[in-house]
Amino acid sequence: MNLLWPYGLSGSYIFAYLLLISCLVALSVVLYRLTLHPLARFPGPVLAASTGLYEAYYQCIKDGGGRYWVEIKKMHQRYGPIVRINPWEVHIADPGWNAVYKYSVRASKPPWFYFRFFGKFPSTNVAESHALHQLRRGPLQVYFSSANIQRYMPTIVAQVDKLCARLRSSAAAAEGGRVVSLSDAFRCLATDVATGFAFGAPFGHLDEPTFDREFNLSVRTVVKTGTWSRHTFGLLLPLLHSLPESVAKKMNPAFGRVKWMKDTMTSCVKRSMNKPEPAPGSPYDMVQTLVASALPPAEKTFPRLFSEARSVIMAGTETTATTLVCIASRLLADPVRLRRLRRELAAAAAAEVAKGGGGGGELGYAELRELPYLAGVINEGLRLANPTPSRLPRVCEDQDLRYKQWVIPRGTTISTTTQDTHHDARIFERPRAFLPERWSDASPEERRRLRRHLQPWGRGARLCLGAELATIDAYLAVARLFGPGAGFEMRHLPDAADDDWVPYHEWFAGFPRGRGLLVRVTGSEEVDGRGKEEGF
Ligand code: HEM
Repeated sequence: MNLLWPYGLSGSYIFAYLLLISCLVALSVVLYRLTLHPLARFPGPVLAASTGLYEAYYQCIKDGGGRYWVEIKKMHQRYGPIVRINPWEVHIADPGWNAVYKYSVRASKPPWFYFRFFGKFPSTNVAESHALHQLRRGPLQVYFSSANIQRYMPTIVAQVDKLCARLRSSAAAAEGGRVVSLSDAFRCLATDVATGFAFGAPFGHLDEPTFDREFNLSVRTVVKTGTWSRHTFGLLLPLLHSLPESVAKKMNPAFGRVKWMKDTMTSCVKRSMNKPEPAPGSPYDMVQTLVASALPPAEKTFPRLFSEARSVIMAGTETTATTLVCIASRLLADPVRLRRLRRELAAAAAAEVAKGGGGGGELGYAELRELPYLAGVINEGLRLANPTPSRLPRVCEDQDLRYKQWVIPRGTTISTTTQDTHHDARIFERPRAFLPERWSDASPEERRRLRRHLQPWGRGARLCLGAELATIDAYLAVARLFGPGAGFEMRHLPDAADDDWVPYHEWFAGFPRGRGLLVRVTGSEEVDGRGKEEGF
């Protein structure tokens, strides 16, 4: 007797029936999406409108994954400024359109995009509804206040100085200097600044002999896995998290470093939770600030506080490092602009010495932010670096929104991508060129116009909380690395190519397909020569 189906049909018949039924259901869903769905009349490729597998293919498989952002650009070239990029989402490429990010709209974040990618870590940046986001962001915003960041300034300066000292010792270590991965070095700087800010003491990535290449590679693995998880109903990340460490490490050695980071953060969060009051004279750290806040008890549990710390560190690392990589690579490829920057920094340092400033010509952030050309360099870096090539999707639940003649029904996921604005030739003339003078030499009105369209920090209620911290980090790093007191020189390698470091894969943050930015670091007086390799 057939145990599977006791009424005379064989197992293979059952299988065939199930397959047929599945195909009919899938076909009906596709037909609905193409004909009766509220987005059916929106322009875009039929395949993208039919199934999420189209996006999944570009995000997980095509050219190593993370390539849908490029495909979306192509769709706009073909279909115009509004495109249906998957069955439930429209993407708008129009710098003038901002409706979904307006505070009054109270848009939510689509969980399939954020929660499945970041995993079950209940932090501010993945809070789905506007109300939950506001609740969580309130106390975090207190911690990211200007006053608190100013208090932390000496630690940022110390991290930048530590990086410069390491580069100086690399320059002195061998005749002809050494090759150093600035991509890794900047990731260590950004991680130490972010962890120091969150917990009061940096984790010490800058002390790692190889600028912690292993950790940086592990971040890449984590976000790539997050992308796969997004397209597999969020199942992959919990599965990986539940694996025993030995198994995870066998699958990918990078997970060992991820585990180390997780353990370090766990002990920091637990320490702060157990000491909700800081020692007399020392300030509250981030976790203590959240514990002391008016958040309800359910928002002060270990998983919540751990998630918040994790998300802040993740948000601050790749983004800041990618921006610094962009600035350094552009300056090193452009001796004329590098000279102009150096002249400005040297003149400001000399003026500081003449004024009798205490730092021996070493400029602080307050002085640096007054330098117009340096400001132009930082702004061009923020404009061109593309650290978050990801679109930033939102859902407006309670009202339809309008774009030109299109009425976008409530509940639709709507997204825009910052880079579309940053690369728009109607706003930024010669948009691909690194032109600090477009800012420094512009009239105040022109500068205000440009600034309105500089949006590296996202938009609306979910704007980046770390913008000031990252800006300070960038000003200090660029000024110290390229300033008169650096004590070393950096040069591109002869076979350097943009592909080495320019973001190629979008795994929320941008990742290059190449080896990163490698430079030869020599003493200030050395110009030629070959040295040993370090840092990668
Ligand atoms: C150049 C450096 C940086 C860039 C370009 C950047 C960019 C962004 C963007 C675009 C968002 C919005 C994401 C979204 O809408 O889903 C964001 C959010 C956020 N960023 Fe940054 N970020 C940078 C540095 C930092 C740093 C250094 C920190 C902290 C150490 C940080 C902490 C955060 C947090 C906590 C959020 C979530 C805010 C919220 O949801 O309310 N970021 N960032």
